[in-house]
Amino acid sequence: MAMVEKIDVLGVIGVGLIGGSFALGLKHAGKVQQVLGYGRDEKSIAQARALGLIDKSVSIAEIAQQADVIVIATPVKAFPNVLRELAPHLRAETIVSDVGSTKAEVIRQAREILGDKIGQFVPAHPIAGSHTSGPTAAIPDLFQDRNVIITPLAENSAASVELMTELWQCCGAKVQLLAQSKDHDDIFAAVSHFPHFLAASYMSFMESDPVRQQALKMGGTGFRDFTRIAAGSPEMWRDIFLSNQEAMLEQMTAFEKEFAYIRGLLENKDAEGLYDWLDKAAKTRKEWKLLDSE
Ligand SMILES: NC(=O)c1ccc[n+]([C@@H]2O[C@H](COP(=O)([O-])OP(=O)(O)OC[C@H]3O[C@@H](n4cnc5c(N)ncnc54)[C@H](O)[C@@H]3O)[C@@H](O)[C@H]2O)c1
Ligand SMILES: O=C(O)C(=O)CC1(C(=O)O)C=CC(O)C=C1
Repeated sequence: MAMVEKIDVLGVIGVGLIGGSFALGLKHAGKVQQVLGYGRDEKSIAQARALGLIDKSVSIAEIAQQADVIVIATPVKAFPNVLRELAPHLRAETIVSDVGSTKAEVIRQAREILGDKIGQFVPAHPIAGSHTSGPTAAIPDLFQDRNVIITPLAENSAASVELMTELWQCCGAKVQLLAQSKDHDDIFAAVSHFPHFLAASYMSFMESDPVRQQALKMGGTGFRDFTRIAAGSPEMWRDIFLSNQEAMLEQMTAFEKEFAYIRGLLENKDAEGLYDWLDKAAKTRKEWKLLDSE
């Protein structure tokens, strides 16, 4: 059970779906007194204020000076600039965390930029989200019964990792610690990043030809379910692919082999081989569970 008492000031940099939902989740749980927000675009940060995701819009320097806990929730390729702006103003007792979908590059860059303040950075990644984005998409229970992965650094104090764990638990999440950021990135290339690549590839393929464009109009629930994630933010996913390039390329190489194998089964009219392949896939999907919620 979460033990954390109220934190006075939370700073959210990039108040969209994930940053906004984290702020709302903590507000609903009564765990934060005030939320300061920073966004690059005035309209969106005004929306975040109007929706009650944040109490005040301020600069990154003001967040560094005033917040007890800071969460970076922009697309991952924007992290270095944010960290560079935070670093000179950061108080020694402040914890900086993030919600980025990749971890190895993020940690490498944070080490370079934060220097001897790296112990203040507790890397995290909630495994919950949506194909919607921006402040209007934020909801307080987005993380309820969902995993959050923390990849602690050797320099982190036990207390800082514990505090971030408890804050996520206050949002209803189940926190898991993963020691190696490379393991994190390999795992999420397989279960998140490469699946997104496949869904986006398919939608792009459908769009690229007039006959397939017509066919799109006839698609049903299967097509809807298979392609939902392709509607996600192009900016966010571009950054994820670039940041996890090596693991993505490994998935592509492995999948090319799988594709060639299945193609071979069909070309050879190998009914038994096709059945076995589909049977294995169906069993694996039926046994798969999204935490305890299915
Ligand atoms: N969407 C998901 O399903 C999901 C799930 C887990 C983690 N994440 C990670 O969370 C982060 C945010 O994703 P999201 O879905 O909330 O995206 P989002 O587009 O909903 O929110 C990002 C916000 O950051 C702002 N922003 C962008 N660049 C900025 C900059 N340079 N400075 C300040 N603000 C900036 C945008 O205006 C936007 O409000 C990403 O790093 C993503 O990888 C996303
Ligand atoms: O539900 C979705 O639409 C998501 O894409 C969420 C999702 C995922 O792939 O599961 C996307 C990116 C993340 O970093 C974590 C969660």
